[in-house]
Amino acid sequence: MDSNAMVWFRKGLRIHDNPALDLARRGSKHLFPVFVLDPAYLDPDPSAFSPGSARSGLNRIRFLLESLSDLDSSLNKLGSRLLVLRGDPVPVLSRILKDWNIGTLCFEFDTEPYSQARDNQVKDFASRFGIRVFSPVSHTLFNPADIIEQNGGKPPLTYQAFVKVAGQPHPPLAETYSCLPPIGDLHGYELLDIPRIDELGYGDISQEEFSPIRGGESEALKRLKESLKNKEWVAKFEKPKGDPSAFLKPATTVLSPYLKFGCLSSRYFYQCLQNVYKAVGKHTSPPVSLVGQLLWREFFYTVAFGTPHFDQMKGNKICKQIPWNDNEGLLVAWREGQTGYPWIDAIMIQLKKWGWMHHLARHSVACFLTRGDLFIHWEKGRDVFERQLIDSDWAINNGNWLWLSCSSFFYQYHRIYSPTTFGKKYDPDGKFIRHFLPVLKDMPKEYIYEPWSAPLSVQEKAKCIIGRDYPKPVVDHAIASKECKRRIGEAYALKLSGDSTEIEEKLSGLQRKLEEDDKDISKHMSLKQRRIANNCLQEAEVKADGVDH
Ligand SMILES: Cc1cc2nc3c(=O)[nH]c(=O)nc-3n(C[C@H](O)[C@H](O)[C@H](O)COP(=O)(O)OP(=O)(O)OC[C@H]3O[C@@H](n4cnc5c(N)ncnc54)[C@H](O)[C@@H]3O)c2cc1C
Repeated sequence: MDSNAMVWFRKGLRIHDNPALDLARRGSKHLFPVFVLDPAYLDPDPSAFSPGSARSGLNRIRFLLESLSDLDSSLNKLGSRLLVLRGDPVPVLSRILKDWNIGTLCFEFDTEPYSQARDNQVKDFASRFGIRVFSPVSHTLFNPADIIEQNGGKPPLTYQAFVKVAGQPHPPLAETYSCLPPIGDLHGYELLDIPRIDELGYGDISQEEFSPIRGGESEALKRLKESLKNKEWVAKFEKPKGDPSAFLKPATTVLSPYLKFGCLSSRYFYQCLQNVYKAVGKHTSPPVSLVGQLLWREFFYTVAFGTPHFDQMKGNKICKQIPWNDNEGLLVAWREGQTGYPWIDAIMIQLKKWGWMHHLARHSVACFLTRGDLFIHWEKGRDVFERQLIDSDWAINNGNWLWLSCSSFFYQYHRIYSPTTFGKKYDPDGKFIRHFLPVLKDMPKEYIYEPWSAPLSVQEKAKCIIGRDYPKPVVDHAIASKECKRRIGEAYALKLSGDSTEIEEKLSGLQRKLEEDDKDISKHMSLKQRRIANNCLQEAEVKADGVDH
């Protein structure tokens, strides 16, 4: 009982089922619970978006700060506190490990490439100074490395194959604590109070810009309890059924932000679901059940961990090589909710305001950006989601973009979400659109999904003139979707995957051919169609190279 131990929180912002915390507290005289605010995370790339959207990522950062406050107050109740420092974690950790005379360092295993590189540096430093390091797996149900090993050294590339090898996860830790070892001498270190969002350069932020999704373990456990209260609902849960437009009472659990930051343990969630299933008897099964959703998460974590360059097209062996367009104007229109398709735009505004959208809403906008309408690279859409989603998660986000763009896992590129009829099935009155796009709040329901088709007198009455108060559609879906299918079909026919000069040459050749075909197609377009197409091209010219990474 003579060593100082440190638990380094990154994700895993919780007390329950936290093996790193549990290992650190055992046998230590002093326990230092540390969180390092990493500037790279607080603002991964401030120049990525235009000045008007400098507050992107706000909801995610606010969620993080709330989670830290909640963790701090839980630690206070156990006689401890969260020690918050700021800076590049590697030098910060290296200093405090020495200065606080730490003998044991514990942190949760993290599979993201950025985290792996960071953690390896910290491990190297620790081993040079004889500090013991424990890095248990607890962010996921399974250790992705174990699944890959059981699968003969390769990640299973289908959900079914994954489920076959996965088996049962370990149960969560049962320990609860009444106190933790005290913090030792800080040797004069100045610690930060957990900053407020406005102290991180986000400026003066009005309440209305805030997401209703609040951070922290206490919120996570409350939401979990609330979600599982209706046992019948849990037992009958069947995704992709469910209304993507339901925003007052979402059709799914909205636990993804809590799983992402580890405010909620996936193993605990899994166990609670099993308890409900036992109590109810009959229930749905994977892939559509709630347990099935957790297994989707595991599936993407495993493939991401075992696939080099998983987050890009180039050099990624499981990714179809497709000559995507590079069109900044269309990308901006999509990102800012200005495509002229209210269903798409309302979802993108929900993303900006809430940092969360329903799964099928994500499907709609991801399909629209890539293989459905705009033919823009999935990596561009991934970047926007990564910045704006509270639950943005490296493995899951990339995995789903690969899926939705028909670049991997799913190849039925002729199945496209309609930006006008898909949402209408769930929400014929357009309540979701009226909420997130108040400019259309008085548009009659017959026109709410296609306001450009409303007669001028109707637009005037609704105080929304299309082309002035709300944009005209940036593309004609009927034409654009056909064109996307043709392009993907041609790219698939080349059977390109991986990374070589030959592939790049073939892709450029295909791009040139597609551009020639575009010219032919435009000859057959009606005047109205050409006008719509020109509208979208005014902002940014379609560049010739098309395979920009
Ligand atoms: C283009 C695109 C990008 C996405 N990016 C992310 C992301 O960055 N982070 C993220 O957590 N989810 C992402 N998803 C997956 C999914 O949309 C969300 O996990 C889900 O909508 C979160 O809501 P929920 O917690 O209510 O889900 P529920 O339906 O209640 O499911 C419970 C949990 O299961 C997991 N889960 C559900 N669906 C999926 C899925 N398709 N893939 C992997 N895990 C899943 C999540 O952890 C979720 O919280 C993305 C989906 C698409 C189509």
